[in-house]
Amino acid sequence: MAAVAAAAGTFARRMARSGVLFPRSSPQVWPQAARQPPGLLPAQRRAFSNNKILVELDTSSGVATMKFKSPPVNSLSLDFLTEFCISLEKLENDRACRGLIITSAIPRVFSSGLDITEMCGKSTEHYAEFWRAVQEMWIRLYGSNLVTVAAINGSSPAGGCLIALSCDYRIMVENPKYVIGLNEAQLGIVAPFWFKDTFVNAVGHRAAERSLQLGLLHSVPEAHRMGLVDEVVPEEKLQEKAVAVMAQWLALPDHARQLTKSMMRKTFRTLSSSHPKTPSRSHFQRTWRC
Ligand SMILES: CCCCC/C=C\CCCC/C=C/C(=O)SCCNC(=O)CCNC(=O)[C@H](O)C(C)(C)COP(=O)(O)OP(=O)(O)OC[C@H]1O[C@@H](n2cnc3c(N)ncnc32)[C@H](O)[C@@H]1OP(=O)(O)O
Repeated sequence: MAAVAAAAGTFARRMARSGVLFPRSSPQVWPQAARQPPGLLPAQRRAFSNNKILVELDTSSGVATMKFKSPPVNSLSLDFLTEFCISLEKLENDRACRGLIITSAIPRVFSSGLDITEMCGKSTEHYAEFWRAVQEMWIRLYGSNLVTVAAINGSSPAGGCLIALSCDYRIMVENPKYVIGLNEAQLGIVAPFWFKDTFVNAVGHRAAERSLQLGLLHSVPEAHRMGLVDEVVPEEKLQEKAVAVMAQWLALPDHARQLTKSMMRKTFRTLSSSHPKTPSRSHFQRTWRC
């Protein structure tokens, strides 16, 4: 328990060093239209970057694009998760931002999921901090007031699939090599209940039961048929489609859409208010044999 508390403190300090407020306890309501401070020339584009993620915000449309750029496979390491949360928080605090498109700058992979090297041979404190960061990523993204669109341009197993599932809309590139799903059971581990719930919310109970028990990674057409992704497009149409979908969602009044989203996703507050126990060191070691 002390280790969990220490990890929470460490993660909070990482976030605080970035200048980001942490944690935010209740959803914020943003103005309906992107606004510029009066008297300033509008800067059409703003960008910020770290060594894991690139973010570009088009202030005229209010749409930001977040590109994962962590070779080789955009695995979700503690550093990646921390940078993700910092970037998302920056966008949420930017009054010019209303929507977020998440995609990958790495060819053929959206995200390979949790970084397996973070779950081997580390201290109890590290596991606790890592797990806290995984939860925080999901809480922030699933509970975000922004319109979130996943533009999935590569394979997206396990934690990568969770990121896509946490968005409001998923568009995937049609490619016979790409797969998506929660394959934890294939790895001999159990997808946590909040992974499972997010999956069930997208595909329904029966499809989720089969897919999760078998740890299936679905082809793109199959993912589309079962509702795991909303739309499938050729690679060259992905950005155009993501922008079009975003425009459709942003055409609604923010407050109505945000409150509706918050109502639909209210269960996330259960986790948010009571971070579940971190998997123990021995559990990680048993699972990954390290
Ligand atoms: C109460 C319960 C307690 C349980 C406790 C345990 C765990 C709880 C966590 C449960 C939730 C877990 C969620 C996860 O996300 S687990 C991670 C699952 N991810 C995967 O299974 C993906 C594995 N990777 C792949 O399928 C492929 O790499 C690919 C993403 C499809 C890309 O294929 P390709 O382009 O062919 O690349 P390579 O396979 O050659 O890989 C390149 C290098 O990247 C390394 N790699 C791959 N995935 C990961 C990863 N997730 N973490 C870290 N590193 C990764 C791979 O080893 C290669 O490295 P190398 O070049 O040095 O060999």
